[in-house]
Amino acid sequence: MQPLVGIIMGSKSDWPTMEHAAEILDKLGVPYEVQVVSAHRTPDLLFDYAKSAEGRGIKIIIAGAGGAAHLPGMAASQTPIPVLGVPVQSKTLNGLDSLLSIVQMPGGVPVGALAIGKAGATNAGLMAAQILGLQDSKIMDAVKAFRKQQTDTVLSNADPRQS
Ligand SMILES: Nc1c(C(=O)O)ncn1[C@@H]1O[C@H](COP(=O)(O)O)[C@@H](O)[C@H]1O
Repeated sequence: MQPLVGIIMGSKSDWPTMEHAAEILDKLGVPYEVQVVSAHRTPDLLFDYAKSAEGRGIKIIIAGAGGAAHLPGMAASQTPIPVLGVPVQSKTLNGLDSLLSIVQMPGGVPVGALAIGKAGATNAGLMAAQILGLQDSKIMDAVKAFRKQQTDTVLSNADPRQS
């Protein structure tokens, strides 16, 4: 199936975070591709990846990186398709460095910055599905079903003392 979302990350070590984006896309039936691409370590590959994404049918890029997280911003600089940035939680500064690197883009080159870590990766996957759902009713129905199930789960477990 033609991937609609490109999940990229600065290092293999980011996968335990970024797999949560992949997991939610699997759940919602959104086809995606996954690749390690680094603005710092593989700059030519990043430029090739971002420049070719639109032409290859990718609609949204989810880019996760930690520390000096330049990957989402540099990807955004090379493509007109939306880029969602996930700050990976770094060991030294707990991901605050990643968050600030991703969120503080200069005007004119936006990156949609999500929360640090697992919640951000999950929400990047969900947001990608919500954007795609504007043009694809099957994906939007899957998003609505996910939301309903989430709400039902909370409502049916309202007593915090019960497991
Ligand atoms: N922030 C970036 C970029 C980039 O922005 O291009 N490339 C790698 N990295 C980050 O370096 C951290 C440590 O990487 P290693 O675990 O490979 O040493 C990772 O979180 C990665 O995202």
